[in-house]
Amino acid sequence: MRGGRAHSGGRAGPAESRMDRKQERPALSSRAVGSALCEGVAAERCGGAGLAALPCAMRHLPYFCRGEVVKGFGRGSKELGIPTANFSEQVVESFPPDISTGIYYGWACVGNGDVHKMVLSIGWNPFYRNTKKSVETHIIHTFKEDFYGEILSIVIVGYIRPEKNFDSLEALISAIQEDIEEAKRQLDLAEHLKLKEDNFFHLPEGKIVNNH
Ligand SMILES: Cc1cc2nc3c(=O)[nH]c(=O)nc-3n(C[C@H](O)[C@H](O)[C@H](O)COP(=O)(O)O)c2cc1C
Ligand SMILES: Nc1ncnc2c1ncn2[C@@H]1O[C@H](COP(=O)(O)OP(=O)(O)O)[C@@H](O)[C@H]1O
Repeated sequence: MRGGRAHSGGRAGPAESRMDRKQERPALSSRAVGSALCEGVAAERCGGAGLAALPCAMRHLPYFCRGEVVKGFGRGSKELGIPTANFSEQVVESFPPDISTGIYYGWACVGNGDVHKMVLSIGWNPFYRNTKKSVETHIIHTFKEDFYGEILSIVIVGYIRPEKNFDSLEALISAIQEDIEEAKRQLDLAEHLKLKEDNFFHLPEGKIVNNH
């Protein structure tokens, strides 16, 4: 298994998962409520039951996931100026089938490195009309170099909004910038900061990750 919720305090190796029952209440940003009210996309994914269906997006949270970073279409850095680290198809398929597509925030760590804030997109990128579902993480940190092939560990903490199509590339970029600001604000809350310190991010000492 590559992602999910497992017992708190346990170790999860590459492509493993665990559930944390400590956090009972899923995180929902104000933009998520706005999105659901205006567009009903989360509701549609849950069977068209309106706001009452929102827990569909949230009930898997916090969601722990670990996997290798693979190549995507190369658009994040070049076209958007916002690189996104993609998980493999195998990891994407390991996500719960009923987890809502959309934009989330949480914590991320490359290999045994520091834990940083992140924003995440799950879905088909309607602006680009992808035919395959992808899970892409933008880590809110400047890295000196790419980290393809490294193990990326993430915990998805809260939901921001559904995926959308846009009239222009600029509008997509601007929406992502707003998501980043929302993620920064949400993750500063004490209830979310504690997940940054979770044992999930500490790989066992001496563990070889991707030959490093
Ligand atoms: C925070 C965030 C929000 C995103 N929102 C959308 C969206 O609403 N619609 C969309 O089509 N793509 C969205 N994307 C996905 C980008 O289009 C995607 O990351 C970009 O195409 C780069 O893909 P690549 O890494 O495969 O090249 C979002 C990505 C991030 C990180
Ligand atoms: N802050 C960051 N967040 C995510 N990926 C980053 C970041 N900085 C550098 N990268 C690197 O950039 C890659 C993503 O760039 P991108 O242009 O979206 O290409 P791709 O489509 O291959 O994912 C990641 O796989 C990673 O190696």
